[in-house]
Order: sequence, then C-alpha cells, then structure tokens
Amino acid sequence: MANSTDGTARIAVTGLAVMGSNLARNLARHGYKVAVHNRSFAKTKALVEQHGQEGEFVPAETMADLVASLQQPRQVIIMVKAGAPTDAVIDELADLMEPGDMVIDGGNAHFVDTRRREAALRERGLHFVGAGISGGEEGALNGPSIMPGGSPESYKHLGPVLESIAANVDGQPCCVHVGPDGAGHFVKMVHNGIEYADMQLIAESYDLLRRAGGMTPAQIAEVFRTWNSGDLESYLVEITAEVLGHVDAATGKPFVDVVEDRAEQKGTGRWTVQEALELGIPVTGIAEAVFARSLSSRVDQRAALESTADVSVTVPDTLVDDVREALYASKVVAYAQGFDQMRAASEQYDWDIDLGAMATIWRGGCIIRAVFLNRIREAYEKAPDVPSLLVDDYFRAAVENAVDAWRRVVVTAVQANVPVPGFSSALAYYDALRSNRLPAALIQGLRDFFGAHTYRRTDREGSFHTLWGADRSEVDA
Ligand SMILES: NC(=O)C1=CN([C@@H]2O[C@H](COP(=O)(O)OP(=O)(O)OC[C@H]3O[C@@H](n4cnc5c(N)ncnc54)[C@H](OP(=O)(O)O)[C@@H]3O)[C@@H](O)[C@H]2O)C=CC1
Ligand SMILES: O=C(CO)[C@H](O)[C@H](O)COP(=O)(O)O
Repeated sequence: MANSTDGTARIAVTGLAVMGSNLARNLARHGYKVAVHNRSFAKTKALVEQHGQEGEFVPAETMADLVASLQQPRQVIIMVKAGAPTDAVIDELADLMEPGDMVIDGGNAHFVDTRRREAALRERGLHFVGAGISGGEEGALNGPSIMPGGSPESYKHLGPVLESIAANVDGQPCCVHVGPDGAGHFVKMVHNGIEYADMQLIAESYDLLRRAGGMTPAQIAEVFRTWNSGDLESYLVEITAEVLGHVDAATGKPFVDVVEDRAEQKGTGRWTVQEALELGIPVTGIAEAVFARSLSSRVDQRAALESTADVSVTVPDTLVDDVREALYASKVVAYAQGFDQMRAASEQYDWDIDLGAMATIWRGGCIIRAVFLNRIREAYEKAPDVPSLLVDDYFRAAVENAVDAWRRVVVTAVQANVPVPGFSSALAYYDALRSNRLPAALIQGLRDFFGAHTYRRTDREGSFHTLWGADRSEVDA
C-alpha cells in the first residue's frame, strides 16, 4: 500500500475505530482526498483495503506523514477516545503543525477540556475546533449531525466540508457554526442529556404498558410503530418498535427479556446534570434519567428489596392513548429544560448560541432526530427570547391538552407500583412553573429561623430578618 506525503490531501482523520473510519469514508465518498491515520496501523490498512474503492484515501503510518500529506491550511479531525488519549493526540499534532492549521476534535469531549485546548492552541497560532458529532456509526457514514465550535475563521475553511457530509433535511445541512471554544461540545453534551431523558420516557412507557397494561413486547412494538407518525415521529420511537419486536434466536424469548436490566453510561448525561447544577438550571428530566440508570445498576439493593407481591389496580381503558399523551408532554418538558440549559450556558460563556439553529441541525443525522424539532425551530423563529418552550403557543396548547391523560398515567403508575420518575418529575416541573405560589416561601422562613439567612417580602423592597429567638419582631437586614 503506497502512502503519499505530497501535500495534496484536503483533510485528515486520525482515530479509525467505528466513528473515525466511517467519517473518513463519508468524506471520501463526497470527493475529498482524505489522509487517514490510526495509532495502530492495522486499522488504517484495513480501512483502505476494504473501502479504498469508495474514494481517494492517503494512508499514513505516522502522524508526521499524515501532516505532510495535507494541503495548507491543514485540517485534521481527531476521532479517538475522549480524555487523556485526545490530549496525547493533540500534543503530537500541534508540534507538527504551523500557524493557521486546524485541529478538529470530533469526539465526545467535555466542553471544559475543549475550552482549555482551544486556548492553548490559539496561543500557538493554531485553530482548535471542538465539534460534537452525533448519529453513531451509521450517521458518521451516511450523514451525521455536526455541532462545531471554534473561531469563525476556522469555520470559513471547514464549514463547507462539514456541511457537505452532514445529514440534510429539507435542503438544509445538519451542521452550523455553534459558537466559540467549547460551544459545540456543550451543545453535543446537552443533545446526549436529552437523548437520556427521551430514552427514559420511552422505557417508562413500555414498562407501564407491560406491567400495568398486561401487554406483550410484540404488542407494545406495534403501539410504538403506530406512534411513529404525527408528533411523536422520531428515530428513537422507530427503533423502540424494532428492539421490542425482536425475538432472541437462542431462546425464542422477546429480546428485551434476555438483556440484563442494568443501563450503562459513558458520562455525557452525568456531565449535563453536573453543569446544569452549576448553572442553576433544573434539568429534572435528564437528572431522573441519569439516576434511573444508576439505580438499575444497584443490583445488591434491588435484590434485597425485590417484591413479587401481586398488585391489583384498575387500569383505565384509555391507557395506551394516555401513555402517548404523557410521553409527548414529558418529552416537551425535557426538551424545554435542555434548551433552557443551552441558553443559560450561552449567556454564561458569551457564546451567542442560536437555539433555533440547534433545533434545525438536530432534525436529521443525530440520535434525537424527530419531526417535533420542527416545532421547536418554529418557536424560536417566532420568538428567539421565549423564556421557555412551554410558553410557546403550540407547546402550551399541546401540554394543556395532554395534562389530564398525563395525570391519569402518573396515578396509575403509582397505584401499580411501576416507577415513572421521568413522567412524574416532568409533571411536577410543569405544575411548579404554573403555580401562583410555591412553598419556597416557607423554605426562606426556615432558613431565616435557623441561620438568619434573611428573606425578601412580597410587599416591599429590601432584605429582612425576624428575631426568632427574641420578640419575633422584624428588622432590616
Ligand atoms: N461510538 C459512537 O456511537 C459515538 C462515539 N463518539 C465519540 O467519537 C470518538 C471515537 O469513538 P469510537 O469510534 O467509538 O472509538 P473509541 O472511543 O472506542 O476509540 C477508539 C480509537 O481511539 C484510539 N486511541 C485510544 N487511545 C489512544 C491513544 N492514547 N492515542 C491515540 N489513539 C488512541 C484507538 O486507537 P487504536 O486502534 O490504536 O487502539 C481507536 O482509534 C470518541 O470520543 C467517542 O466518544 C461520538 C458519537 C457517537
Ligand atoms: O454520543 C452518542 C450519540 O450522540 C452516543 O451514542 C452516546 O455517547 C451514548 O452514550 P451512553 O453510552 O452514555 O448511553
């Protein structure tokens, strides 16, 4: 296999596991001459041997060869494990590059790392682009959703390439410049957090239909197939029907019954919640989804408390339709919370993220792609500063129409001993936002009682303290 260091490749990819190799093939299929490299050369060799006919690949055994094979300004996409491996690759690359060159990290990096890396490379005259890439193996090959951060100048060079290989919906590429430094990876992180919440709500729907509704996985698969039209139409609902309908070849049982019920996680959902706590944004749907995965893995506690007692509950005839309504309303809440978090971060870090554009680029290519994102895009088009998606006319009406069914679902679940943390916390969030008065007033009183933490009054400006241990008169604080 010949390799070339004549500086003619348009772009490079280093890290040729599932994502990197498919991204390189996607670039080659779009007519770009792609230089390819992997720490162990076997993967590079295999890629070119198996897919060399799909376009022009330049295999490189060393990072120095990879860099030498590129046109200037050089553009190298890194698709390796997040964390220390990414730092190691950046360090090696940066030493070989020249001012004006671009390093693009397409992995699931933490946005704080991306900010640090961007600042360090900027000092050396290099552009660092933290690009969230979603769509898994299939998306990387056929068109992912791409969320690049970094300097506007780097996007001028890189944008046309990324837009051409991204998914396309209604003539619009699912790729846009998100904002400076860590903005792209932040948005990808929230995308993954919403992915967690969406899957948790789908899982609760299945659990309720099965355990309270007495339906089989095959019957529930049909329900999801029906739901995959109209407002719920989405990739995750579509593949839920596939997974629930699948039968294990070895046992003849539903596939879902032979899989261990412990959900794993790589960390992006947890990062979303950690950052939401820092920003003070309640992303309860994502948090419940992360905790539900953690709880599922507490095998010792589950075994100690397991109960097989029969529960008798009257299930409403409308259960299937009610669950559909609860799923939709809870999903609206989860997305509203995720978009809130992006808005708060955009203000905090001065990123100027266009929220409508984020909904637009999530319509295709990514795991949470859904027809429903058109509604979110429209909401931000109408009112870019809308304080919550729940305030938008369409979403307000959709949730109001669903709320009776949503309450019935939560009541039925509670009576049937079926845990629905996603549905119930979303309903609590909605009810809290609509409450004229919240019990936070009592919390303020208690804080003032035990710690003289002061409170504000509803009827006049200022901070006050009650002398709880004395005559209980009020003083200015
Ligand atoms: N898989 C998915 O669906 C998605 C993954 N991502 C992200 O994309 C990135 C790539 O993911 P994926 O394709 O699954 O691959 P992995 O995350 O499994 O990473 C494997 C790749 O990293 C390389 N690597 C590991 N350690 C080092 C190191 N110290 N120095 C150099 N290279 C190293 C490996 O090289 P070698 O072959 O030599 O071991 C291999 O090319 C990750 O950041 C992931 O989070 C993003 C969206 C979806
Ligand atoms: O980035 C992705 C999709 O966009 C991955 O699918 C995601 O990382 C999966 O996360 P987890 O393993 O934590 O469920």
